[in-house]
Amino acid sequence: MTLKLTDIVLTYPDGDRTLTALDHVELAVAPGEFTAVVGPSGSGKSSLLAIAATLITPASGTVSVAGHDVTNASQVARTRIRRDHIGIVFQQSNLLASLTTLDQLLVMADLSGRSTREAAVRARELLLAMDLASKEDKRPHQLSGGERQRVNIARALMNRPEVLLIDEPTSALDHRRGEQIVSLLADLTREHGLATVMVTHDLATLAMVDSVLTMADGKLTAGAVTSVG
Ligand SMILES: Nc1ncnc2c1ncn2[C@@H]1O[C@H](COP(=O)(O)OP(=O)(O)OP(=O)(O)O)[C@@H](O)[C@H]1O
Repeated sequence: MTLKLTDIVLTYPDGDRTLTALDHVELAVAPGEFTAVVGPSGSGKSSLLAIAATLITPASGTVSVAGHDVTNASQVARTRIRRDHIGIVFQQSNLLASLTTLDQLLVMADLSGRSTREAAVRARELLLAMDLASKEDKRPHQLSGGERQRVNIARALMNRPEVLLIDEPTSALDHRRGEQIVSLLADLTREHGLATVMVTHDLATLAMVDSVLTMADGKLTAGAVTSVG
C-alpha cells in the first residue's frame, strides 16, 4: 500500500472535554487507486487529509507513506517525506497572484532543490498534459476557475509524488467543469500509479472513483451515503 493509516485516533481539546475527530480510522490506498471520502461537515474529512499529509500527528495509530513510517519521524523528516512523496491540492486555490503558470510550478522545484532545466522540462510536460500549454505565461487572474484548479493539480505533481491528496476539488466549479477535473484526476491516478484520496461533497462525480468511503462522527466506513451535509 502506498498510503496506509492504521488505527488512527485524533483528538482536539474542546473546553474541559476532548473532541475525538478521528475514531480508530483505517485507510489503505494502493498505487493507481482513486478513493473518495464523503461525509457531513465536521465529520473529520479534513482532519483525515491533514494526517495523511503528515501535517498533524495523531494521538495514536500509525501513518505510512510510500513505504516510510512517518509516525515517529522528526519534523524535518516529515517535511522531506511530504515534499518528495505527497502532492496536496487544497480547497482554496493558493496560487501566487504575481507568478505566471509556469513559475507556479517551478517554485516547487526550487523548494526541492532540483535543477532549473530538469524542472522546466517536467513543468512543460505537465502543462501539456493538463491542456495548459498555451497558458504558461498567464497569471492566475487571467485563468478560468477550471484552469486555476488544473494549475494547482499540475503543481502538486511537480515532484512526482506517489500520494495525491485533494480537498474538495470541484467546490468552486460548475457541474461540467467539476466533472472534467475529477475525470482528469482519475486519468492521472491511473497513468502515474498514484494513491489518490479526494474529499468531496460532489456525489455526481463518485462514479469516476474506484472506492468510496464515508466519514461520520470521526468513523470511516466503506460505501457511499445517499446524501451528505
Ligand atoms: N484545530 C482544531 N481544533 C479544535 N477542533 C477542531 C480543529 N479542527 C477541526 N476540529 C473539529 O474536529 C471535527 C472534525 O473537523 P474536520 O474539519 O476534520 O471535519 P470536515 O469533515 O472536514 O468538515 P468540513 O466538511 O466542514 O470541512 C469538527 O468537530 C471540528 O470542529
